[in-house]
Amino acid sequence: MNNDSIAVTLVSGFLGAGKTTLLNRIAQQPQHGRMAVIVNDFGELNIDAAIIAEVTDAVFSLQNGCICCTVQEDLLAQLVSLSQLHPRLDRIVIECSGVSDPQRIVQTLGYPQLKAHLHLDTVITLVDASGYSHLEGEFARLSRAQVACADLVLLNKADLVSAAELQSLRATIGARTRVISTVQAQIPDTLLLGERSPRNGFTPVPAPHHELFESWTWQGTQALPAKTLRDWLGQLPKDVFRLKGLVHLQGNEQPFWLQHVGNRSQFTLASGEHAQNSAQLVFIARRGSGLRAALEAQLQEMQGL
Ligand SMILES: Nc1nc2c(ncn2[C@@H]2O[C@H](COP(=O)(O)OP(=O)(O)OP(=O)(O)O)[C@@H](O)[C@H]2O)c(=O)[nH]1
Repeated sequence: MNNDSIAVTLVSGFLGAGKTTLLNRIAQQPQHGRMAVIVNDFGELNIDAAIIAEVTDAVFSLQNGCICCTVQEDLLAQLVSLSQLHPRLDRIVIECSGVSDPQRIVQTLGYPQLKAHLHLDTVITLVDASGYSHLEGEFARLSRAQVACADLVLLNKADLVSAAELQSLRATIGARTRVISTVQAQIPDTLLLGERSPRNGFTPVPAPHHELFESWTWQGTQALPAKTLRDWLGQLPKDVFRLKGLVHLQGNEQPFWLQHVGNRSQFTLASGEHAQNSAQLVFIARRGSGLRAALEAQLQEMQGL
């Protein structure tokens, strides 16, 4: 590795585990030097990039596909272009989408056209402590693969589970990796800058893993009634893994970022300019769930209330 080599941090973890929360934190810390952030969102709108753009300008977006398979070529091109910037970057942080297998991205970073310019510093995987053990089948397998690739695991959302549950999750994840419990992905800065531990022999999850998921965007044109929307969110089927985007709520000038994971929703005031009363919501659900038409009709109806 030469002295000019740019350090790369990979941030991985299942849908809604807290990756963007961590990225927001990192992006605001000047000690990481000249840094660029690459954000991959599986949906056709890159909500995460828009959120991170509220705290830093150096955000590059890869959307509408999975960074480890369908938009892998775009990642390669983006990394080549970032590695040629002057003055040189000190660090690139890549936020994988929640459906990605980070092991495939580790392989991409080893391509000859990148190897001379970049080196992998740390793979951080966030685990939603309240949701990890509820994942089943292929979804659980993908989530375990994300953990297996990590140098550092953040058992995030520790505020939502008991000490005993945290203990049991630690035991499940195993002793091989550093595991830290966090709330809102809050960790000491020094832990983000590590040396990658030697890793051998991982088998990436088979390529069509992104086909386990489907994503669609609903665009609204009117403000929604807050209470009805909250009640609706509280009853979403568990096949909806993730829902996020921008909404206007009746009686409020400014729009809100809506985040929904598991059975929890959060609204935070959005800054910047946004079209009046519009809504853009990205859904990520189990492929074949057949939920789209009914959920869209319900939102449509809610607009008229
Ligand atoms: N209660 C609780 N909520 C958290 C914590 N960390 C993050 N969240 C919330 O969880 C939701 C999802 O967080 P994000 O950071 O967007 O998750 P993500 O992994 O980037 O999501 P995707 O990119 O869609 O996979 C947001 O509403 C966060 O505010 C935590 O430690 N505790």
